[in-house]
Amino acid sequence: MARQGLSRLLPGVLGIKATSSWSKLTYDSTFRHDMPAVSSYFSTMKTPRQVRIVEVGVRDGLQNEKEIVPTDIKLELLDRLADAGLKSIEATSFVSPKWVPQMADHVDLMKRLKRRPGVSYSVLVPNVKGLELAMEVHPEEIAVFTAASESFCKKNTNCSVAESLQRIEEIMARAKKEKIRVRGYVSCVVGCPFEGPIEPSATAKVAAELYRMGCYEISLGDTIGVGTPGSVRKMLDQVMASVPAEALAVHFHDTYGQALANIVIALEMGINVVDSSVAGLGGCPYAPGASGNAATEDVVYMLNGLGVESGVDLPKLISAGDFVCKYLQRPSSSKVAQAMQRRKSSVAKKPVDSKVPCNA
Ligand SMILES: CC(C)(COP(=O)([O-])OP(=O)([O-])OC[C@H]1O[C@@H](n2cnc3c(N)ncnc32)[C@H](O)[C@@H]1OP(=O)([O-])[O-])[C@@H](O)C(=O)NCCC(=O)NCCSC(=O)C[C@@](C)(O)CC(=O)[O-]
Repeated sequence: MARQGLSRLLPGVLGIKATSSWSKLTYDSTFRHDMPAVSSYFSTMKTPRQVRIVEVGVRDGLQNEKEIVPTDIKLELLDRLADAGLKSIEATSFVSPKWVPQMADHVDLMKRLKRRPGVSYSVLVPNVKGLELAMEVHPEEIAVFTAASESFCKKNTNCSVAESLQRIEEIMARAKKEKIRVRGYVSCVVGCPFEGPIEPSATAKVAAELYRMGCYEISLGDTIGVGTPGSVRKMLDQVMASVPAEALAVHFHDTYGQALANIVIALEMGINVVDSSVAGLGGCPYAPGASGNAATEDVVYMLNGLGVESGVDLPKLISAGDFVCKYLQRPSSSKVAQAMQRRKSSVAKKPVDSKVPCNA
């Protein structure tokens, strides 16, 4: 039933081509399904051999910076990320500039962005007002957001979960008319900074609602990065009882260093879309103590090691991360970028002993 519902919605409303197999879900040719099979860790499981990475660093990352990052830097970073092969990039948000001034340049940024063919640039939208403002810059995709926790929802959007779902219903109706694809986020899927652990059933209920409303994909956010493979598996088990894996993505912050392990669990359970943030930028201004997302560099390195195709060029991605870290004047949170940097420095210092036992 659920699949029939989605397949009815996909072609017209969301601009997505449904293929004969759900594991080959594709849209706008951004998601490659013609990759040669690779020998992979997952080859005996139902897990994908390709993963689509949704790069959220420019929005989720830079929204959290104390100093407002200039539009020119954001544009250069967006260009470098696309150049590294990322096909899904969240560019900004159309939230209230009083709440998140870091994203107040949204119209200018989207107007000046050199959109590359085959790359989907999405924008975050909290209400119909945000959608109307966003429509001025013709986004092909928007993302709506709510939470599994009442307290977080209130702090983040000044309304209850039920009210936020009502707002989303209004956005969906408008987006459907305008033929804009809608992605949905659920925050605090395993834990909340104000309420503590969140019941998997609470997350499953909200995710099912977003799916029923027609979100083509629901991204499950561990906003404060408290999840572990144990709690994430339990949560996913419940969510997947009402939303198919093909309509799910995971969005893990790395506060407790569990993000990569949690991503592996999601992959094993058949989810093939992973959100991450270049250089591990980020946090949420309304989630005290949350650190950045899983670093995209670390995710790509891990996927390469697993034999899972992401289409991302790691050296170019690391260079994009270096670019923004240099601007921010702090080291990357990506372990892979740090290791590469150390390796580069040691090779530069000792050119004779440069046979580093590393496959990077
Ligand atoms: C939802 C609201 C707007 C409610 O905020 P509110 O103050 O309750 O809104 P309101 O409807 O009462 O309006 C108040 C004023 O804001 C204006 N307004 C109203 N809406 C907009 C808009 N869209 N754009 C621009 N202006 C807007 C509106 O016009 C009015 O202006 P005034 O009459 O005072 O001049 C506010 O709470 C808000 O913007 N919240 C967003 C907070 C945010 O961006 N958080 C971070 C993103 S979520 C996240 O990071 C989590 C995620 C997605 O990554 C997943 C995860 O990790 O969990």
